[in-house]
Amino acid sequence: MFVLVNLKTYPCDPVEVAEAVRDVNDATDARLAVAPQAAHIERVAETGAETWAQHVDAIEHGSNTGHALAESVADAGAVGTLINHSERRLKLADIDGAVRAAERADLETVVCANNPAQIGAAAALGPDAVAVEPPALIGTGTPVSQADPDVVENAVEAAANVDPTVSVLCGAGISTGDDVVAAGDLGAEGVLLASGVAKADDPQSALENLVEPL
Ligand SMILES: O=C[C@H](O)COP(=O)(O)O
Repeated sequence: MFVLVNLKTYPCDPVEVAEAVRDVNDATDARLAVAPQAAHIERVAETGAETWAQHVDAIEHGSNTGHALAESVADAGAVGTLINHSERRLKLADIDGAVRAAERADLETVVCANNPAQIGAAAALGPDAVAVEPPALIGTGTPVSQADPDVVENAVEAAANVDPTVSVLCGAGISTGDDVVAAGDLGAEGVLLASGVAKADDPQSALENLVEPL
């Protein structure tokens, strides 16, 4: 299972969480990665943790003030990027352009979407993976894998119908190893989570709990 920890803009110490991600990754068969804010990518990558960006824009080098250039994100040490997170929604053409920009910079891609229908559309754009996240469950601590298992199973089916090579993650409310196991049982190849680790008093313990049953 792939466990991708999005730090959003939570007031955690990104290096402390990254060091925990690195150490827990080294002690488990699961794959762990962390997605800090853009300004923290370089410091986080220096820990040796697998580092992802939270967003890149559909742009190239040039006059694009305030944008996130995929090549710069990769130069800072990211190896992948989220695209179209629920808190950073893009127009369809910009999702497509961001996937192409990430490919150009050799970044792995996870395109997020709200529901199975959007997952099918996202899979058609050719990312490495898609992540289904019902917005109403994000940050609630109520796991999508238990509260809305159909959305996960239907997302897996929707992606497979479009492109079986596209992996499916699920996210929203995931915070325990049981939640991760339930996600896997529904067909997801990974989980995207945030508050369960970024807001934990002890991020390392939270990560250990997440991978313990794997
Ligand atoms: O990127 C992560 C998702 O939005 C899930 O957030 P959450 O784990 O706090 O529910």
